[in-house]
Amino acid sequence: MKITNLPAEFENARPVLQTIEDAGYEAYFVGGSVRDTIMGLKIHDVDIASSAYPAELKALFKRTVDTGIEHGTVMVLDHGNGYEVTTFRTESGYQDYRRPDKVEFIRSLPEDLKRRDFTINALAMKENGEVIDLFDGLTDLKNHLIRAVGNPDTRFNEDALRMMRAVRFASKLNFAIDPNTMDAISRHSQLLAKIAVERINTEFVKMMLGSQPQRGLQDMLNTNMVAYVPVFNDYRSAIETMIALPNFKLANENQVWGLLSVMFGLQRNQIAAMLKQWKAANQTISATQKITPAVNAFRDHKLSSVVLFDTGAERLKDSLAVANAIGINIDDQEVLHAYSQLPIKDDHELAINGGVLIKSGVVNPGPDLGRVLKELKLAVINGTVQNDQSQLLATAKRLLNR
Ligand SMILES: Nc1ccn([C@@H]2O[C@H](COP(=O)(O)OP(=O)(O)OP(=O)(O)O)[C@@H](O)[C@H]2O)c(=O)n1
Ligand SMILES: [Mg+2]
Repeated sequence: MKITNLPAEFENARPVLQTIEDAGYEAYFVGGSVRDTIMGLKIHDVDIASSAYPAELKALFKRTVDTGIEHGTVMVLDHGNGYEVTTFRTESGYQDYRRPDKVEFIRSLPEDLKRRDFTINALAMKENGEVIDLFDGLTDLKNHLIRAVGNPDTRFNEDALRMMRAVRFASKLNFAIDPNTMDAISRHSQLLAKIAVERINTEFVKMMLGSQPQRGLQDMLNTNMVAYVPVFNDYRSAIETMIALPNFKLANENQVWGLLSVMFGLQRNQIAAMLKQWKAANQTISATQKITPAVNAFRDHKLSSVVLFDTGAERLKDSLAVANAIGINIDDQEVLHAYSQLPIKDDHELAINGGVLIKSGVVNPGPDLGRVLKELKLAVINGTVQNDQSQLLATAKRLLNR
């Protein structure tokens, strides 16, 4: 197979491959960019593999950066672009099921391709667009199959994260996992427990953001992977319920965790506990803690000005996306309009602050101050008092019986 009309990312990189080849080495495009181009998908970056060793590569180009020199990756800078060029390599050891004990640089493309995870990821493409397909990856692409290169047991023992990658690609591409590969995942699912949670998190979120997240969830249930990632095993029936929803598509990580938290019925502290186990970032935790109550309020017809205020503009969009994914009957425009009508949208917009309250002698510093400010804020949000300093002062006096 030869690809004509290469996307611009490849065209721009061609001189880099040519320079390597002119020096007598081999160079190919490899990995996801080749796969995605054949699928007709947009690509984000191109990876290059070469028979040249890192020192040899560095001698060929004026500007390089040692981005991952210990595993053979050199970044070549060319016309304002950076290209990761990785020396062909074999890997061995894998005593921890995560990374090889030993990486050996080699000159042979087939040896490099055969240590890769899936046939659709083991394609190489020459600078002129000619595809090298040693493991029937093109057939699998055509048949929409994720299939391990060679023996799947070996591939998953080398790197157990590949089981999550299989599920991620299945969701992203709407592919089935080949039965032999699937059986191997079922046999080895417990190896996931050896993988850093952050890496599982990244793959899981990508899976959920794919076109068929429910396919991915089903694969995780069928193979029992759910039992070896944090928390999920306790929520198998909620996961079944998610799988049975009409096909949904999520747009970002916050929506992913928001959806799960709603479906799992989690309270604020349980959301934090789950996401800490998943090693999510603090801002993901706080976003999820805003989205979840909003979606619950949509569902229970308990949407109020206070809920809108607490959710905030950004998370409100995510909440609507999650509500739509679940099939909650809600008028997005109506909700957004209600939000736009809030008298204040941020604490700082309140027309009074602690300093003013103290200076006017209404309240002394201490617990009363915080309580009064909170009540004033709620009164403004609920529309019972106008956001006006003298009216707020009068209300504060009344609240404190002064
Ligand atoms: N655990 C892994 C990770 C990566 N690879 C190989 O390294 C390539 C590049 O890896 P990566 O960038 O993580 O995945 P892509 O397939 O490029 O997918 P994308 O970048 O679109 O996520 C893969 O195609 C595959 O050949 C592998 O064999 N095993
Ligand atoms: Mg990639």
